[in-house]
Amino acid sequence: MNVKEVRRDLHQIPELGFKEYKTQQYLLNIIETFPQTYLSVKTWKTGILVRVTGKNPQKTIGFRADIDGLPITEETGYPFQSSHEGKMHACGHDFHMTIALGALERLAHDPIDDHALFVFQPAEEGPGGALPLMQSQEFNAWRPDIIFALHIAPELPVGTVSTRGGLLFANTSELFIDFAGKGGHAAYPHLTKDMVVAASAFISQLQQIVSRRIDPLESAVVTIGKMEGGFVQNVIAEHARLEGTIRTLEPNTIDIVKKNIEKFAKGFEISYDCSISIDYGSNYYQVFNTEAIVDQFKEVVISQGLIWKEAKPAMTGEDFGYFLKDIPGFMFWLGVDSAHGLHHSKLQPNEDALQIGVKSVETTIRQLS
Ligand SMILES: CC(=O)N[C@@H](CCC[C@H](N)C(=O)O)C(=O)O
Repeated sequence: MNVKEVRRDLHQIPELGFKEYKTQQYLLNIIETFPQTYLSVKTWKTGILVRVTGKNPQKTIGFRADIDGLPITEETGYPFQSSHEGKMHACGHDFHMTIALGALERLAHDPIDDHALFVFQPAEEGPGGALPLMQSQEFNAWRPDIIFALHIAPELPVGTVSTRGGLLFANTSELFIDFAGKGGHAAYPHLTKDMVVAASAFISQLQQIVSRRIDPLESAVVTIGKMEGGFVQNVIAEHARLEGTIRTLEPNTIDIVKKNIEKFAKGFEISYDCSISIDYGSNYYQVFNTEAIVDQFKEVVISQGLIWKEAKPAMTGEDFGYFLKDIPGFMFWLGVDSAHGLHHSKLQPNEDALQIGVKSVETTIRQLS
């Protein structure tokens, strides 16, 4: 399998969570080209599970790759840029899938004693595929004893690998806030309740949660990434919507943030004479790495001549946290050296990291067996 070609093919067909139909078919087609003697393949929704039967299995080592793209319009200028308008692999899942395929191919040729399980998981960016997948019969029939995953790191040079024992990624919750009030003619503001004004004041108020309601020794983020309101320049809007995300390092802190948002909303309903509804969308549990397995992984990294960098916890979220809540394992960052970061329309990870990823994943599965 040519990893660059596969990555470029996948890069052109990004699909949103639970709609990864072409991606699933493409992955199945590639898997079919590998030696089939030790492989068993199952699909689950738009995801795929592949087990490589071990020679003398005592346990199962799992590797998970997420497969969905983001609703971002690509601006890389790549000749192989996304053919799906308004969608892009801007979080590196094209890399994650390719690396999983590369490691799977190697194990299909030369299996380990234990079973190896490759999980191609839909909907990491939302609404979250990990939790329902873990509850599925398909997953539980092949449930791994250890599981790991990687994420590309644009800010790290190629050849660098980074992680830590314990907390790596934050607890997250999506945030959707709808404002409804009386709209009307732009010339008669006193007869209306302007929802664009209410929503913008609410964004400013939200900034006080982290600065004034959360213990400074805890960490929290409240980001509004999208605001919508009104439909024409001379009409006062009767509806506005904010979309964002909440991140905290402590699972309980997220409840404090939510309670404060709800309190502010009650106050705003009175002062802006409107109604506000809040929806928390999907919530992800923190990514908490098993210390002892990270220590084993560090040895693998160093033995391959790669650079090890102890990571700091990050406010990124990952539904892989649900796997690690129940199954020992870890997640790591793989350096891909891009001037533009994750979720950026110009993200351009260096493809030299693909083979490094394949070798690291293959070697780690062999070492953990
Ligand atoms: C690694 C990464 O970038 N993950 C996403 C996960 C998003 C979860 C959810 N849609 C949310 O925004 O809370 C991230 O944005 O950290």
